[in-house]
Amino acid sequence: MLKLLKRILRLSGKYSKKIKAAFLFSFFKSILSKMPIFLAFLILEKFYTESLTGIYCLKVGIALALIVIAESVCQFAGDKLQSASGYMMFAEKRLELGSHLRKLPMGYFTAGNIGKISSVLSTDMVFVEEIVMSSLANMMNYMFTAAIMGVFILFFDIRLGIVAVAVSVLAVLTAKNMNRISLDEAAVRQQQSEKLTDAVLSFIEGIGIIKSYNLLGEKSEELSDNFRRSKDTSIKFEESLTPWHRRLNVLYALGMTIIFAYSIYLYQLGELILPYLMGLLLFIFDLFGPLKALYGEASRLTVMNSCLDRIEEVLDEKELPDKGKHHIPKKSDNNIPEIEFRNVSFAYGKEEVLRHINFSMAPQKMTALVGPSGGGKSTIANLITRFWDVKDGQILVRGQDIRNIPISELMNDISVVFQRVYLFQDTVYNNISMGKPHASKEEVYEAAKKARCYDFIMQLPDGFDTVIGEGGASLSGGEKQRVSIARCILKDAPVIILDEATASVDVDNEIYIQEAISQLVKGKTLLVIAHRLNTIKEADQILVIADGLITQRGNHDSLMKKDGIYKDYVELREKTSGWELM
Ligand SMILES: Nc1ncnc2c1ncn2[C@@H]1O[C@H](COP(=O)(O)OP(=O)(O)OP(=O)(O)O)[C@@H](O)[C@H]1O
Repeated sequence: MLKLLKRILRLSGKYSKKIKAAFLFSFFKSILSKMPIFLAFLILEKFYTESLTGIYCLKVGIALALIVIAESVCQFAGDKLQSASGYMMFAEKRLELGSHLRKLPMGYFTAGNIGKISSVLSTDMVFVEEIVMSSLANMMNYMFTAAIMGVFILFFDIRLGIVAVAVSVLAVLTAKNMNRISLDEAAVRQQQSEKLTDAVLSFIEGIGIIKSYNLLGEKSEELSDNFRRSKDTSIKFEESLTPWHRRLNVLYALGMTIIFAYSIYLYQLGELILPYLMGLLLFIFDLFGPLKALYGEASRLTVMNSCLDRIEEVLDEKELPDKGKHHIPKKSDNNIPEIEFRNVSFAYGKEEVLRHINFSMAPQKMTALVGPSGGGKSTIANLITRFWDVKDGQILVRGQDIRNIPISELMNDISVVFQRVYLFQDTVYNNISMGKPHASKEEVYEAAKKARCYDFIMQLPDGFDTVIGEGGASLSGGEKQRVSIARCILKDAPVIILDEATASVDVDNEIYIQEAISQLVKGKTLLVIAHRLNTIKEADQILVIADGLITQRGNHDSLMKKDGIYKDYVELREKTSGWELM
């Protein structure tokens, strides 16, 4: 328990002083809460020696009133300090976690960690926050009260005190075992809660597919299985504590009985006078109460411990280094490529997916990446934006290694148009203006016009102020795509990475999207993961990526003159789509 308190204090950082002050108030409150018993004992003693006077009673009465007032002041100050610092501390922890997540490589988010992140940010954080606010104050109170009662009883009679201390030590040892065992169950319980979050997220995300493939029954059953497992792990966790609570209760009852019987025995021997015995009887039934309450909270403590483990696990995840102090030169002189790959190799895990990649992109020219699925095209694009870092070699933007540039500056220079568009649950206006947060209204409208979305936006119920549903659910696929292009046009970054859509949209939308894209890429350096033959044909440079290597390079005409993947690919495409290159 002390270890856990230390852990909380370490976690609380600059708020640890406030939390320690709250503990101090809790300590005073514990002393004050037991003072009425002590006053009762004084009255009993006077009564027994027949020296009780009205003035004495009045003094005790005033002392009692002062104690009650002081106790509530301590309670108030302790609670205030504790809860204020608890909320502040967790507000900051959330921000810290948010800023940490921002700096993690994309790999972390694609490796099945979404459930973990969601449950750490929601369930775990909330649980610890509540425990820090309420239970911790209670537990400190119980701990101090138990110690104070031990001292009181030692003061009454050393022999009785020794029995009380022996029972308390046995209780602490028993509780230690209980915590060790329940800690494992708590970890299992929290892991299951993470799996449940994962299952719920994937169910909601895939609801369209689930319905269209008629998998509602099967997938609901999987989800129900997860709910059942969560219920089972929670019950198992509680059950792991029950036998230990029973042992502790027997121990307390035994301790109380021994002290009770022993004090009567001492009274009969004449070694304990009546007021002492009466004081003791007042006391005995409450003697192990604080310890009992303290270990009653043990289950929450163990859950809290495993929540802290998981929060720290996410915080310990290695960030992408962002210590670059260099800047991207404003304008590229014509001899320096806008983007250059120098002998780049990369592996997601152990297996290399890119090997010795060398190419450069001249300013305002178009480079198309083509090749078989899984060849490494998206990986090349993802390395430029530092979603991951290269294992070997260098990527340079206008002659600067991207690892030496602050990530925010790099991202200002690059716009990415993903195949899968994500719009935020916000107004259309805000979804576009996030490309340039201080843009004027005119600039936003102009970008929307260029992206061919102005007209359909004006037809929405509240025009630009229409709130789009979560993930942009209230717009069609093509409309969402055009809004995202408007966002990029507004951003006006010199380098554009475009992952061309493989799935075709309807003809009207296709035309609009192409018009929007041609506006976007005007005068830009463009890297496109190309699927459309027209795009490929227009490229200044085509790189054929297969098996992590650049197997062919050139422009369309030069590549069509050679046998190889490119020629086969184009001919196959022409055959299957019936398109002709103009
Ligand atoms: N996040 C990831 N973690 C592990 N391996 C990955 C990850 N992303 C891609 N890969 C693997 O890296 C290789 C290259 O994938 P990449 O997506 O770059 O290919 P691609 O040419 O873009 O394919 P496609 O045209 O199908 O999108 C593949 O073997 C793929 O399985």
